[in-house]
Amino acid sequence: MWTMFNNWKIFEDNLGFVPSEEIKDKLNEYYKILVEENLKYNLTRITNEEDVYEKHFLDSLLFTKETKIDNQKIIDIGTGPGFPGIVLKIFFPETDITLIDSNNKKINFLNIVIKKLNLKQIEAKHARAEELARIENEKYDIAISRAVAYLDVILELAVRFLKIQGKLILLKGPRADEEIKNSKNIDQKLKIKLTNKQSLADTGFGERINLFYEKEKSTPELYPREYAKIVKESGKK
Ligand SMILES: C[S@@+](CC[C@H](N)C(=O)[O-])C[C@H]1O[C@@H](n2cnc3c(N)ncnc32)[C@H](O)[C@@H]1O
Repeated sequence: MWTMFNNWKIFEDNLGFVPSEEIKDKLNEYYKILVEENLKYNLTRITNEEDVYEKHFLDSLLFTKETKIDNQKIIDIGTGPGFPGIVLKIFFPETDITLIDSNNKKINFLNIVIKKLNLKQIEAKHARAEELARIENEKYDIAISRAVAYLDVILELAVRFLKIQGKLILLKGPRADEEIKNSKNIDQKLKIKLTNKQSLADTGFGERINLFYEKEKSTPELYPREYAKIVKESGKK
């Protein structure tokens, strides 16, 4: 076996189950492709095996303790090298996943992963969220995003994709509370409500806060605005 990773206990401890052999094989293959293609596609600063499995793979899954994932239609906005979207697909093959990123290099890499891992019901699209959201209005049960933008920015980029009562899940770092305070009630304007906050203790790879929103009503026509406008108003990227 090319990879030496064997600390599967950390997955069991944090998720409550041991990944199957098929899941382990697919994660190992994903890690191999990530490391092999990293220089060419400029994917991640983290390449050490233990770190990738914990800081990228496991971190992409911790939110699933708070919400049941089965066959939902999910969009991962600003997926980069596939976090959390590819990892979710490996663990929950019944999902229907769309990965989007504005950087076409990432999309080329994701298509290699999808092909080599023989993943089904998953598509990688080169698109900007604020543009695609107008085309794919209210199409998704879940929109998810990790480390893409400041809270008020990502809320506006993501909300139109969701069906009414759809969930927006934001995988955030320790400053999520500060971002909520600074978001100037944009959630009310966007007709979306914070329903749950998952604070994860620092188990050696940084404190994480995952935010769960629910869409209450259709998105007002104004949103999302052009990216430059959103960022200008936010004052944050
Ligand atoms: C810091 S990376 C995070 C990647 C991945 N989600 C992760 O957790 O490692 C942010 C990604 O979001 C993408 N991105 C930024 N703004 C975007 C937008 N408006 N629409 C689509 N993708 C965007 C970037 O190209 C980049 O790949």
